[in-house]
Amino acid sequence: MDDNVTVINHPLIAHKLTLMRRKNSSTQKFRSLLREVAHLLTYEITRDLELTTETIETPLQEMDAPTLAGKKLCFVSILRAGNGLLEGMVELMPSARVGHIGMFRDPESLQAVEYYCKVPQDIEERRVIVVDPMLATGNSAIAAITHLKKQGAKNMKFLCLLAAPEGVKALREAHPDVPVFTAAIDERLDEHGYIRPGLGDAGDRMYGTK
Ligand SMILES: O=P(O)(O)OC[C@H]1O[C@H](OP(=O)(O)OP(=O)(O)O)[C@H](O)[C@@H]1O
Ligand SMILES: O=c1cc[nH]c(=O)[nH]1
Ligand SMILES: [Mg+2]
Repeated sequence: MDDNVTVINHPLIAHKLTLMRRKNSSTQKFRSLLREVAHLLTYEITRDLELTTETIETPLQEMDAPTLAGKKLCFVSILRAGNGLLEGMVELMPSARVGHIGMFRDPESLQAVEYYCKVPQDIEERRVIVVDPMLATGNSAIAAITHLKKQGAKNMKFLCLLAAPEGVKALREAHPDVPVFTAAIDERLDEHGYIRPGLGDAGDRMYGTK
């Protein structure tokens, strides 16, 4: 894997991901774990945000204290499953702007079909983090990022929970300027485009659909 693919290694993330993979984990459990993992992934993916200082008054004295500076953020969720990650991220960074792209995979062709898009108008001035728990063939992420580039987005990262090697390769080839962050890269894609060993269909597990 190249330098622009980061596997975020952390014992808490690894443990929670294992709980999510277990087929007997309930919808409620799956959803709350995804939210917790989103907090931990956000902590890592925002490591390079620039700081400036601001003069503040503590109860005891004045000080120059660190505060976030630089480009404003925008999180873009690939619906539906992206919203599970998004919720946890927004809890940590409540002032971030949020965009949504609706995509579903055609089960036969495995091509991504777009059904919705709404992003902030000033997206070209923002650092954009595109989120979706699953990167399988890569078709959904590639289509979403292509669309966001057409809307003017220039500075993007892609964050997922679980990736297939095939999806990482395809996304890196299609959008080499977009670094990829994931909690794990599994063994392979199966003949139906599912990540193996995987965790199943993230959207269905989050929302209890089938
Ligand atoms: O890399 P790909 O092969 O494109 O697969 C990954 C996509 O598949 C899932 O979405 P799905 O189509 O199941 O829609 P959903 O989130 O509404 O369930 C997942 O949330 C990704 O968006
Ligand atoms: O394994 C997979 C592949 C695509 N989408 C999912 O939710 N899971
Ligand atoms: Mg789904």
